[in-house]
Formats: sequence, structure tokens, C-alpha cells
Amino acid sequence: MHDICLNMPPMVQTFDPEDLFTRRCIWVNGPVIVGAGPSGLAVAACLKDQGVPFIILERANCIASLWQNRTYDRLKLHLPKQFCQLPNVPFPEDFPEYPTKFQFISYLESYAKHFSIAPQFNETVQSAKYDETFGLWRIKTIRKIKKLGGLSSGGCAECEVEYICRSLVVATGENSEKVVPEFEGLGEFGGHVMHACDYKSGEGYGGQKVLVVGCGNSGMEVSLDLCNHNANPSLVVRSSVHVLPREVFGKSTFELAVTLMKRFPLWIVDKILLILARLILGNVEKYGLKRPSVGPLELKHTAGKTPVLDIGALEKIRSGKIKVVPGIRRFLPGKVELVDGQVLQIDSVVLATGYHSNVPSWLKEDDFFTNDGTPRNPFPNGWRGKGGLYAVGFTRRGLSGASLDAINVAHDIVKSWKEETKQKRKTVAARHRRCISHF
Ligand SMILES: Cc1cc2nc3c(=O)[nH]c(=O)nc-3n(C[C@H](O)[C@H](O)[C@H](O)COP(=O)(O)OP(=O)(O)OC[C@H]3O[C@@H](n4cnc5c(N)ncnc54)[C@H](O)[C@@H]3O)c2cc1C
Ligand SMILES: NC(=O)C1=CN([C@@H]2O[C@H](COP(=O)(O)OP(=O)(O)OC[C@H]3O[C@@H](n4cnc5c(N)ncnc54)[C@H](OP(=O)(O)O)[C@@H]3O)[C@@H](O)[C@H]2O)C=CC1
Ligand SMILES: O=C(O)C(=O)Cc1c[nH]c2ccccc12
Repeated sequence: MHDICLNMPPMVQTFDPEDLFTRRCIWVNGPVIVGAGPSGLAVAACLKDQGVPFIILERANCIASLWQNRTYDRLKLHLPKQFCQLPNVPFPEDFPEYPTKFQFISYLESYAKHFSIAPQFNETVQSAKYDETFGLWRIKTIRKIKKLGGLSSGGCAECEVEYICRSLVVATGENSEKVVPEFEGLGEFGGHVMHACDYKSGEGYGGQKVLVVGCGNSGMEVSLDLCNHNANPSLVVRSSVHVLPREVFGKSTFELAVTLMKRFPLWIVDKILLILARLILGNVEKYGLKRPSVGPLELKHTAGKTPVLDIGALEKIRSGKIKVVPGIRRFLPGKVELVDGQVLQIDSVVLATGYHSNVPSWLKEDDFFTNDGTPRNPFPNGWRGKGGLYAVGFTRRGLSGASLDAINVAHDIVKSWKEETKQKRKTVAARHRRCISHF
């Protein structure tokens, strides 16, 4: 039998371990937030501020798992810090202009602590469906639990749990799953193959020939890191890419773009960025880095393709330390054949082939989100769906977009929460009056 707990406050923190096995259907007072990355934490903080209860379900065993578990060591924020901080808590003053990933993680840890946000970890949402009859969301998860006997007995058990709530906040991110393309012959290649999300550093790659597939920010920075560890990277550029300097005359290119956007239309800002890039970086096309026909910001906003903000890879490309090569035809044992027919000997492969949203795999809804797992309504209107459904962090505008969403979503939830509780109080008072009149 399912046991339903009514009006439990953020219940998971107060569980008796026995309950993990018995309580399988949980009524949540307030919204369920899926994902404890920056977006989930930001909404949670805004809700805490207003006294609205919630729970966060997170598949990993920590907050900001993308940053903690799936990024390389040399990573720094590539936008200036003022564009990356979450609502209500600025970065510490002594943080540099571009904080390291470790500084960013420590900021997020203190953010969660400051607002007493305690997500329910090791809990993966499998499906979420709106029950029209009752006007409720039913969210099914798989929860990993340490077996009784603790660590000494080793191993984990799993159990299914169902949460029922009035509103659902999707904060699983634009980068929740890695893209791993299929390549002919990769099974027979024989060398080491990994996705960029598992790459930590070039240590141990010294002297190796490494094929880095993909020329987004990940591919560029992994190639640079490999160079710095005396490896020989070849960077696969199968189509086109916008490379911009991270700074223009000492000022952040991103900040400059934001300032220009207040006065000019997007296409003019893109033109200005491209002129500046040409002035500062020269003609990058002669190194095999063909530019897309659409401008850098327009491409980011329409297709989600982020321009590369160069932090040194271009210099290595110019000097020939990073070799730019065209698309892949197939892999052979110890080799790769490229679309232009050349065959390269390689020792290992890093797939810097990007990420995608996983929303379509679990959210049973086809109105608000498209098949690619991003809201159908473009920014700034993609945060609110129907029936208490919300999205945070799908704006194609990085952390600053996530913060804007979080503020909007929390404001909306707080408003309906206050209306609901006022209504409930009235009903309780009316019942109370009726009871008294019976005596
Ligand atoms: C290498 C890299 C560097 C980046 N650098 C920058 C930068 O400098 N500036 C910037 O603005 N943006 C940057 N980004 C973009 C990045 O998406 C944001 O920084 C930020 O992490 C987005 O936060 P989020 O909470 O929306 O998503 P995420 O950080 O991805 O968090 C989503 C969380 O949801 C959890 N989750 C997913 N599916 C489920 C499920 N089914 N059930 C339960 N939990 C689930 C995940 O485990 C994860 O913890 C970078 C991205 C990458 C990959
Ligand atoms: N703070 C920072 O410094 C960093 C930020 N990031 C951010 O993380 C996000 C993800 O970036 P990233 O991981 O670089 O992913 P991207 O999606 O930006 O880039 C993926 C790359 O892989 C290429 N690709 C995909 N499939 C194939 C294939 N079959 N053969 C050859 N090439 C292929 C794509 O080429 P095509 O364009 O032809 O499809 C593209 O160049 C971005 O928003 C980025 O800005 C990432 C790293 C560092
Ligand atoms: O790094 C990312 O993934 C971001 O989304 C940050 C970002 C938002 N808008 C941009 C425009 C140009 C370069 C980076 C970003």
C-alpha cells in the first residue's frame, strides 16, 4: 500500500531512514524543483527568501554536478563574474574577474548553505505528468539508497518514489547529457576514447597524438590544455565556428556586447563584434576556422551555438601546435581517416561534441517544451508553462539568463502560494466558525 504524507514540509531532510523503504508516495507542500545546478539553487534561494517550502530532486550526490564532476580542471568562467552570480548574493570581492571553476563551486556551496538549501540527492526523475483531473503533477523517481548496514556492506539499493505537487520547476539544464556521435570504425580504433565531460587535464598525455573532435569552447580549451602538457592535438572542425577575443582592448567582449545591445539591434552588434574580432585576431579562416554565415550572438540565441571566447588556443593554432583538420570519415585501428582523404595516426580521442537537454526523456508534455528539450517560447518568455509548470536555465544566455528566470519563476510561485494559503486560511476559519456555532 502507498502511504501518502500530506503537507509535509521539505520532508526529505527529516526522514527516518526506515521511511526510505516504506514511504513511496509523497505529497509535497510547494513546488518540486528538478536539478540542483545553479538554476535550481537560484529558484530555491528566491523561494526560501519568501518562506515558500519546496523540495529539490537531484540525480547526483552533490549540488552543481556539471561543475563538480563533468568539467576539466583548468576551466574558468568565461564571462566576467558580474554576469555569473546568482540572485541576492554577489561573488566575494576578492574573486578575480573570471573565477576558476573551484571558486565558482565554493560560491555555490556557500550559496546553498546561506539559504539552508538541502536537495534530495541520488534521486533521478524518470517521468513527470500532469494529472488534469486533480490539477496535480505526478513525478516518478528512482532513488538510490545505501543498503542497510551502511558502507561496510557495500552496494546500493534502488526504490521508486512518486511525488505529488501543484507545481514543477524544470532546472535540469541545457547540458544535462553528453552528445556522443556514432563514427564508422570507432569500435576497432583501439585507443582511448572519452567525452570532454570526463577530461580533467592533459597530465599523462605528454607525447601523445590526440584527436579532439569539435571546436566549441570545450574542444578549443581541451586542445590548449593538451598543448600545455606537451601532447600533440589535432582539432576536428567539420563545419564553422565564431572565434571572438575574450577581451577587446582590455574590456570583456561579452560586457561590450551587452552594452551595445542596449542601443543597437542584434545584427549591428554582431557586425561590430566581427569587425573587432577581425582587427584583433586577424583572418582566422586561413587556419581552417571558417565563420558561420549568421552572426555570433544571433547564432547563440537562435541555435544555441556558443561562440568561442578565445583564451589562447588560437595562438597555438597559429603556431601549428594545434593542427586544425576537417571532418571525420571513419576510424581505423590506431588511425582516423578524414573527409579530405588524409589519414592520421592517433593515440587517443576526446569527443568535445557538446551536450543536450534531457527534458523530453522524462517530461510527459509536448506543449511547453520542444522535441529538443528547450521551451517553445523564446527568451524572455520561456519560463512559464501551464498548470504550474516552469523552466529555469533554458534561455541560451548562460548563468545570467538562469538568474533572470529564477527571479521570474519564484515571483510567480510566491504569488500563487500566498493566494492559496490565504484561501486555505479563510476555509479553515469558516469551518472553525461553523464548529463553534454548533455548541
Ligand atoms: C564546460 C562548461 C562551461 C560553462 N561555462 C559557463 C560560463 O562560464 N558562464 C555561463 O554563463 N555558462 C557556462 N556554462 C553553461 C552552463 O550550462 C551553466 O553555467 C550552468 O551550469 C547552467 O546551470 P543549470 O542549473 O541550468 O544546469 P546544470 O548546471 O546542468 O544543472 C542541472 C542539474 O540537474 C540535474 N539533473 C539532470 N537531469 C536530472 C533528472 N532527470 N533528475 C534529477 N536531476 C537531474 C543534473 O545532475 C544537474 O546537477 C558552461 C557549461 C559547460 C558545459
Ligand atoms: N567557461 C568556459 O570557458 C567554457 C564554456 N563552455 C560552454 O559549454 C557549452 C558546451 O560547449 P561545448 O562542449 O564546446 O559544445 P558545443 O555544442 O559548443 O560544440 C560542439 C562541437 O562539436 C562538434 N561536433 C558535434 N558532432 C560532431 C561530429 N560528428 N563530428 C565533428 N564535430 C562534431 C560541433 O560541430 P558543428 O558546429 O558542426 O555541429 C561543435 O563544434 C557551451 O555553451 C560553451 O560555451 C564549454 C567549455 C568552456
Ligand atoms: O558559456 C555558455 O554556455 C554561455 O551560455 C554563456 C554565454 C551566454 N551568452 C553568450 C554569448 C557569447 C558567449 C557566451 C555566452
